[in-house]
Amino acid sequence: MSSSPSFSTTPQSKEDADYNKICDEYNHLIETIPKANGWRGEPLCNYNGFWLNTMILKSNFFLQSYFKSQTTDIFLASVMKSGTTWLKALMFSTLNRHLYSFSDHYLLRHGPQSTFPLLDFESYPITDFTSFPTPRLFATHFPRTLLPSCMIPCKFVYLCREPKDVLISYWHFMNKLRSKDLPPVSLDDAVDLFCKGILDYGSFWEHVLSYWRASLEYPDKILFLKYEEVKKEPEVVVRKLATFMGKPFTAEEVEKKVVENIVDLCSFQTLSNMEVNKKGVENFGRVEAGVENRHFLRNGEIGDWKNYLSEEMKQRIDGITHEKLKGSGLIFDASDGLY
Ligand SMILES: Nc1ncnc2c1ncn2[C@@H]1O[C@H](COP(=O)(O)OS(=O)(=O)O)[C@@H](OP(=O)(O)O)[C@H]1O
Repeated sequence: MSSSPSFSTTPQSKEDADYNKICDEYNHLIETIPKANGWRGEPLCNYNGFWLNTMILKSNFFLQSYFKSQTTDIFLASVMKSGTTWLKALMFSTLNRHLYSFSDHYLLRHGPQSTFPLLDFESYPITDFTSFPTPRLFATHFPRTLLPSCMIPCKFVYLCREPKDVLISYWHFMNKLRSKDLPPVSLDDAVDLFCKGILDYGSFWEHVLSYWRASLEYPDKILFLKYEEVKKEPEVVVRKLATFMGKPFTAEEVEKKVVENIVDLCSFQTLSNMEVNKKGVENFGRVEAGVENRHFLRNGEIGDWKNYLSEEMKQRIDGITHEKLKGSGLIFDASDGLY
């Protein structure tokens, strides 16, 4: 029997029972699936071409079997370390701006990590979302090809980031999460694993392409964003988000500088100075898996990879990026010399 994954207050809720049933059903598959040594001392499983740890894989089975989407649901999807925390805050603040004044704002009181402005599928694999306002907002790191079919017609905001910055952010994060008994993952090993696509929800390139291709086919259903554009023109992005989520800013709101307020509220500086993000812990719904919130806010810069990667490492990653994205129409801002 697997241990309960959810934050449910009842020790054996229906969700827990369903989850345990799924785990039992898929145990054989999990045991026999191809595996690689992951970053945290636990194996990653290759499931339908993507690398997932065992707990996330079980969450995916659960999602596939039990989740029921509503046509109004809006999902934020991203590769880990692409700026999910930031977009969660921006989407939540934009959509729910009528509920909170900027002096008693939900985010200022609770912070983006202490509770759930958006519910992570991987963290909370339960189905009872009835208390959520409409439209419901969710976040997921699953690639498009691993989503249940009921989610496909829904609206998605997809956020990606220049791969070398993702790698450096992920490497720092994983070394924070890694057991103290293990030596940190070296940068050489990190680059090698990343290039082989071996990271949670990887490969990076297949993940990005899964949403990019769909965004070309369904541009009104998938808003494809890059971390770099959010950083450079946050107000433009917030306006796009509002329109996409069906709640464009009124002339009066523009006049009152609501867009600028949202941008400020969700800025790296504001988020990282909140007490909850200095001292709080994200439990992902499981008491044993605490991650300090401050690790979700490291430095929030474009191009930090330049402080770490050798020319050879850079060329290796850029070469793969070039090969994988060739002909897709997707590029990572070459004008900045990022690659
Ligand atoms: N408000 C804001 N502005 C700019 N950048 C921000 C912001 N919030 C988070 N970040 C940076 O995003 C990186 C973390 O990515 P994720 O939130 O996707 O991480 S996770 O997948 O949810 O674990 C991580 O990037 P690095 O600093 O490069 O490590 C965070 O610092």
